[in-house]
Amino acid sequence: MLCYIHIQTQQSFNTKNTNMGEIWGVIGSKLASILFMWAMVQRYCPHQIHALIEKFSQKLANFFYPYVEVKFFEYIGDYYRTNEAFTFIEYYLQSKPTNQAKKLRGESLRKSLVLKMDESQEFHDEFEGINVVWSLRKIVPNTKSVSFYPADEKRYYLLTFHRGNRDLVSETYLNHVLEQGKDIGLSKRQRKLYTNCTSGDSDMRGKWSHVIFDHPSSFETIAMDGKKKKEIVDDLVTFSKGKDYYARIGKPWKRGYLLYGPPGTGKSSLVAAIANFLKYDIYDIELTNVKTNAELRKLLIGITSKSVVVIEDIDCSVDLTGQRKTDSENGNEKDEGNDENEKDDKSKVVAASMIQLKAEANRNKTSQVTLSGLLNFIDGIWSASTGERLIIFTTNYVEKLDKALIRRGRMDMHIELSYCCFDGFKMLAMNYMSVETHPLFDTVRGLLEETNITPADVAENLMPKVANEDVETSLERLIRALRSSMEEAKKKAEKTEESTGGLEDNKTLLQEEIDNGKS
Ligand SMILES: Nc1ncnc2c1ncn2[C@@H]1O[C@H](COP(=O)(O)OP(=O)(O)OP(=O)(O)O)[C@@H](O)[C@H]1O
Ligand SMILES: [Mg+2]
Repeated sequence: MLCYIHIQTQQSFNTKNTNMGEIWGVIGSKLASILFMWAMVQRYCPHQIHALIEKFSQKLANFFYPYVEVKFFEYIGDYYRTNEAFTFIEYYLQSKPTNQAKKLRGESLRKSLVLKMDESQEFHDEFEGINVVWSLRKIVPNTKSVSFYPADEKRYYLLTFHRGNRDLVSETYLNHVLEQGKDIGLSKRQRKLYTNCTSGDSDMRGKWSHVIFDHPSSFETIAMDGKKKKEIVDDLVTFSKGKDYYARIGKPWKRGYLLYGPPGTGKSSLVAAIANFLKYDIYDIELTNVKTNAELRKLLIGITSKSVVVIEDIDCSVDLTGQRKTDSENGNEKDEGNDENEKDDKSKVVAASMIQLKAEANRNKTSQVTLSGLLNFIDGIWSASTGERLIIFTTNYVEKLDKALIRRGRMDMHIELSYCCFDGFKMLAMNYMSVETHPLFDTVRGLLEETNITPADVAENLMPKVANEDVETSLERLIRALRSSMEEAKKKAEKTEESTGGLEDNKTLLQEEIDNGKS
């Protein structure tokens, strides 16, 4: 469990239940005298007296403020990793009655309303006869730049307790809070869908922003071959229970899935179903927004455990052969430059600088992430820092991908999502129309064997177009779509045959000419 605790003994006075103005006035003048005397002591007293006074002043401060403060920041480290302790405390405090607080925040969670402690509010907790106080605070950075993201604010929970209870709090109470918070969190957890920030603000690069993940896809709603589906579910269950196994074989606890197939066959839906099945968060990386390998690593370190990391359409994201060239570098602009040869010198200079600017702009737009950066992301040393994690790539063109990227061990399971089969259709019919069987099913089965149609197209045809549309109308619409797709495929095949037939004719004519020439 990641718990970063910062213990700090405050050297100021407790102002609770007293007249603040008066006390601060007195404290101010006393403090000024003490500081003056302290400066004198430092200057003129011998070292032993110096140490004695320091000890005494420490005791005096402890006498006036005998409390210990512990801060639990929301994010930790330079990489903005979520501090799980903060999350668990939040859940713990949410479970407590909120009648002490005057300012609360209302958030909806799975259709029910949750009241959370607002900033600067205090919550007094009691545990085994001791009292502690929780409050939510934030540090606002002193910056003039305007940002849409509040991430630069550092929020933290502050726990205050009497120093006499230090052992009980640190050894028992905090464990109790974190354990309870974790249990509550698991039952109520709002899962999150993260994506990497696209802000032009360089401070936001390599950071995540999130929304609540609430996708309804599940293995029950995914239309695919039953055997294949079971294989995936079994693999996921084995993976999620594999903590000890992975530790024993010395491998980071992670697994890679490659989902490939034509558009509309359910790759993205399957990603959502997997995340829902495992109850993991999703980190959806838009690779084209990642400028460098270092930025990719920064993102990797910000990923928490129990997560699905997705890179959609990996073939379109970066040039994975390592030869990342912009148009300008490929010479397109060079040709433009050559055309300028006939113009006068001045316009040549202007044109050259324009080309340079264009090339620069292109370079800035293009991701500098390399294949080796991506491989490192998947299974480099840093990849072990995150814990239980699934990496999923999706693509329409598996053959375009570099073999190193998808070899077993990196992408452990290759899952093909294909055109709709009869099993898939029956599942969609059940989901979309709640019918298990129908006389028109046989016609659909026959047509599905003859032609290719994506589950997305089947689903679209099964969806009612007017209120209370009956099953027969939807099925007939699907049958029409299947027939027209068959027609189209037939026409295409004829055209191809014609053109290849024409080529064959040309070849025969040429051969005849050659033969005639020979004779
Ligand atoms: N196998 C499937 N099972 C159930 N529904 C599906 C399936 N495939 C597609 N659909 C439906 O079609 C829609 C599009 O599917 P999805 O986005 O998952 O396809 P995709 O394979 O990711 O496509 P692309 O390659 O274009 O990203 C989904 O919203 C879903 O309703
Ligand atoms: Mg998709």
